[in-house]
Amino acid sequence: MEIVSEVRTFGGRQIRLKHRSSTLNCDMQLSVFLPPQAEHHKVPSLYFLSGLTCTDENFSTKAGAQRVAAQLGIALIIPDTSPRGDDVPDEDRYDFGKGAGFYLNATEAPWKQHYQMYDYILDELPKSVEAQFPLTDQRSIAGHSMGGHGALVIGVRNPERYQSISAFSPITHPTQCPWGEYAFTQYLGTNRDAWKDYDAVELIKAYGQVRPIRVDQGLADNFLEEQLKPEALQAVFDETDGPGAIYLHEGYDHSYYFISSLIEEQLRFHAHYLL
Ligand SMILES: N[C@@H](CCC(=O)N[C@@H](CSC=O)C(=O)NCC(=O)O)C(=O)O
Repeated sequence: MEIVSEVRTFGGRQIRLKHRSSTLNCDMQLSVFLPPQAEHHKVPSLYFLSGLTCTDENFSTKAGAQRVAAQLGIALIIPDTSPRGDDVPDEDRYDFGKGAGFYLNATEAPWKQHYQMYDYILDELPKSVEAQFPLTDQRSIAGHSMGGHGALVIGVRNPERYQSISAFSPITHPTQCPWGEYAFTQYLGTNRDAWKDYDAVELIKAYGQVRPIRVDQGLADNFLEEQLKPEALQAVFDETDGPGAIYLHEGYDHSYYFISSLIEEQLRFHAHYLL
C-alpha cells in the first residue's frame, strides 16, 4: 500500500493510502488512523464502514473519532464503500453501483467482476493493513447506514474475526426495504433465499448473537421507517438470547452530526472488548 498523504492529529497519524485490490480488480483508496501508542507497540483496530455516497473521507473528516481513538489506543481502518475506477460498472443513482457496494459479493454480471466488498473487508484489507502497520489481530467493526448493515453482516457471520460490533442508523433488514431490494436484485439476482446471507435480521435469527452488538439510532432520521427498520432488529434481539442493544436518541437525524455526537460512546464500547 502506498501512502498518498499523512497528517498528525491528536498525537497520532492520519494516513491516506492507495493500493491495487486483487479482490475488487481495481485501485482503491482508504484511510487509517494510528494512535500515538502505535509508535511503541501494536494496537487493536476498529473498522468503520461508511454509507451510501461516501468514500473513506466522510468518516475520517466528519466523525471526530480520532481524539478518543488516540486516548484509547485504537487504530481506525476506514475503507471506501465500493470498487472504483473507469472499468467498474455503475448506474446513475446514489443508492447503487459506485459508492453503494453494500458490502456483499455480487454473483450477477456485470457486477460480480468488481463488486466483492464482503471479501475485501473481511480478508484482503486486514491482511494488507496488518502487514504494513503495527496492528494486533484484535479487530472490531462498526458502520453507518449501508455501512451499519455491512458491519452487522460481516461481524455476525465472522465472530472469530471481530470482538464487538456496532452501528449507527443501520439498514437492519435489507431484504425488506427499497434500498436493499433494488441493490440485492442487481448484485445477487432474484432468488431471495440468497439474499439472507446479507441481512442482519435473518443472520441473527440463524446464528444468534455471539459477539456484543451496540446500535445507535436517531428518532428524527428521515430514513427510519422506510429503510432502516430498527424494530425488526429489536424483535430478533428479543427472540435470541444475547447482549445486543439498540439505543434510541430523540431529535437526532441520519447525518454525521449524529455520528459525531455518539462516536465516543461507540469507541468506548469497543475498547471494553478490544483492550
Ligand atoms: N439522497 C442523499 C442520500 C445519501 C446519504 O444520506 N448518504 C448518507 C448515508 S445513507 C445510507 O447509507 C451519508 O453518509 N452521506 C454522506 C455524508 O457525509 O453525510 C444524497 O444523495 O445525498
